[in-house]
Amino acid sequence: MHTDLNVTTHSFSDCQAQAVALAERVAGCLRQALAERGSAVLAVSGGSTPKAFLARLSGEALDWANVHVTLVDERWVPESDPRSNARMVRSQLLQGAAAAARFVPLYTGDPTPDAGLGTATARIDALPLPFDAVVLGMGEDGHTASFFPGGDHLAAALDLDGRAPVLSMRAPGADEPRITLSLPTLLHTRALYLLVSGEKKRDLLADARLGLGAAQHYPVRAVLTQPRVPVAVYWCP
Ligand SMILES: O=C(O)[C@H](O)[C@@H](O)[C@H](O)[C@H](O)COP(=O)(O)O
Repeated sequence: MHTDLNVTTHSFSDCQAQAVALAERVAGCLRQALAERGSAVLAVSGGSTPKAFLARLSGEALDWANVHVTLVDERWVPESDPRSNARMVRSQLLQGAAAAARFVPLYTGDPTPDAGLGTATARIDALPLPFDAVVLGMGEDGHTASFFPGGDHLAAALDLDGRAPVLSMRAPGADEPRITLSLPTLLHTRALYLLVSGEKKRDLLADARLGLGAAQHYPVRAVLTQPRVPVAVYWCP
């Protein structure tokens, strides 16, 4: 385990062990929230990396009916599309007892994320925040959530004093328009995790943290260097 001011890295020799450890950790956050406040709020990223973690979390014995689950970001596609993050979360996490969780999607069915922004923002505003746990991922271009390099609303999304909790995002590296929670919204959490795999992402994270070379411009650096919430990185090869 490696620690600096705000980032702790937990490295695992295999990705199943990583998924199990993070599922236990996040279940602990949710259990504590349920015991103390009667409800819990979780935000997870999409993509492929969180699948094993979400499937594992799904099997945890929790009062799922009082757990709110949302996404840190969404591709602007309906749930019938294989690229839908909501579809992935439904198939991996919201199964068995966990199907009782209150899922809050970001996609609204409007033609564009800008058209759906008001509805999506109202959904997030209605959550009993702070989040109990936020689980981010990272792309090999240094994006996290939908904070893409060159994104049209990147500066506003990363602004720690920004007022908009949800933003639309179009970027050259994103296949479709996106909707994303802002950085200050994601940091309004009791626990923050960054789930990554592969040596390339490990090296990229190290460079981003230190601000080396091209990685000094990677959006994930804003998460690693912010002063508000400690970041626990869960890494497997
Ligand atoms: O919708 C998305 O694309 C995500 O939420 C995104 O931020 C994701 O975490 C990274 O792109 C990593 O994706 P992989 O896990 O598929 O590499």
